Amino acid sequence: GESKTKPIMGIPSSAVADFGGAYGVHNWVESLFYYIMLDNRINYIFKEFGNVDRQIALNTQLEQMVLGGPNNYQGASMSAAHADLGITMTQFNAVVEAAYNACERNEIKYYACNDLIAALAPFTRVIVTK
Ligand code: HEM
Repeated sequence: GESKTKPIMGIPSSAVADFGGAYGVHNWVESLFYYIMLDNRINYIFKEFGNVDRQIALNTQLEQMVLGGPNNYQGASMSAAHADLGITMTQFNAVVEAAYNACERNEIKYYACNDLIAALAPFTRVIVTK
């Protein structure tokens, strides 16, 4: 069978490569924010409280880490970053939709996209506070 990364259950060791390496992860994050900012259900939250350039850089680090790549993450914890935003499950799911759209745009294989969604899923309970 496939070999798994050490610390992350269920994530294959090929996960970063499946995204096209570090560069591919960065391109995916750029597309993610493109789709987020097109979505009127959530874009106003990012316009008011976010900083897209900073978030693209930090998300590139975070997503590489959860895919089993190097841990260069320099941002806040997911609970600290989102605690005051009152994010609902509906808003969270809108970001997940943007994530799948970004995968499609970058021709990431569906199984590889699911690896990333699964790797980020454990953050749901600290991000969704409303
Ligand atoms: C698994 C899903 C998510 C991940 C991995 C994620 C990741 C991140 C990261 C890495 C940061 C930067 C932290 C820092 O500045 O140090 C951040 C900040 C932020 N996130 Fe998320 N996020 C997620 C879901 C959401 C959702 C659903 C929303 C809103 C609908 C959201 C809105 C924001 C905003 C507005 C900030 C900026 C907060 C600030 O600078 O004070 N995030 N997120």
